[in-house]
Amino acid sequence: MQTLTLSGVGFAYPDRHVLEGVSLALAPGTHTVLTGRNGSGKSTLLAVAAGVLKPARGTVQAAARPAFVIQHTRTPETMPCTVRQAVEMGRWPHRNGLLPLRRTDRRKVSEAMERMGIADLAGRQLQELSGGQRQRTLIAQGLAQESGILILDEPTAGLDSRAHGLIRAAVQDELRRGVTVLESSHDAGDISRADRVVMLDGGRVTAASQADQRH
Ligand SMILES: Nc1ncnc2c1ncn2[C@@H]1O[C@H](COP(=O)(O)OP(=O)(O)OP(=O)(O)O)[C@@H](O)[C@H]1O
Repeated sequence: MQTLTLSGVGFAYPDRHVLEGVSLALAPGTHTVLTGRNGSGKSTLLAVAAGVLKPARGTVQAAARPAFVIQHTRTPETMPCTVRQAVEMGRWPHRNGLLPLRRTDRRKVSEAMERMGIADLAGRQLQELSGGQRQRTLIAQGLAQESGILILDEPTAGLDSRAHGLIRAAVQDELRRGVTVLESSHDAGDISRADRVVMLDGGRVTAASQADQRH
């Protein structure tokens, strides 16, 4: 069974046609990198794959609700919450968005912050953080969600080499646990580590390397 399958997906914003006939099938535990020029539709495709945007045509089938990590530049500058509160949101799906967090949820939140090297920032307001710190907070939120599908939009863009290394290590850990990872990137190193590379141009898949079964 595929973990995430997109079939003939099309999407348009009110004034702009963005995706056309995109089909993609991700096998469990594999790492796919989506690449392509600025404006080719990568972020839009990830949002459709994550279930945040509804396709105008075609279907998206996911075996689990994906954890979706957007770029920090797309978060409101003035979001009034601390780093810990932001990471805790990753546990909300486990508590139906209503119930208080349990001790086990709080432990997973702390672990995710440790993995992203932001434990010392736990009490800081999100709006006081640098871009790289905010990006790592969003990734920690995605890790805390513990979904079987992790979707990351340019997770390493603009990060220093230590932060870049932390994210690559976290992605490798997730893959070892059997998580299916779909991310967008312009980074040659990130692209070279993928099981499969999908190139998007003008909202269409123009090239895809052969999927390589990792496990
Ligand atoms: N909310 C929106 N409303 C209207 N048009 C949008 C919206 N978001 C993106 N677009 C347009 O859709 C197209 C695809 O944008 P998208 O952000 O998906 O590309 P991308 O490949 O992720 O780009 P980048 O590499 O710069 O992040 C672009 O032409 C963009 O201007």
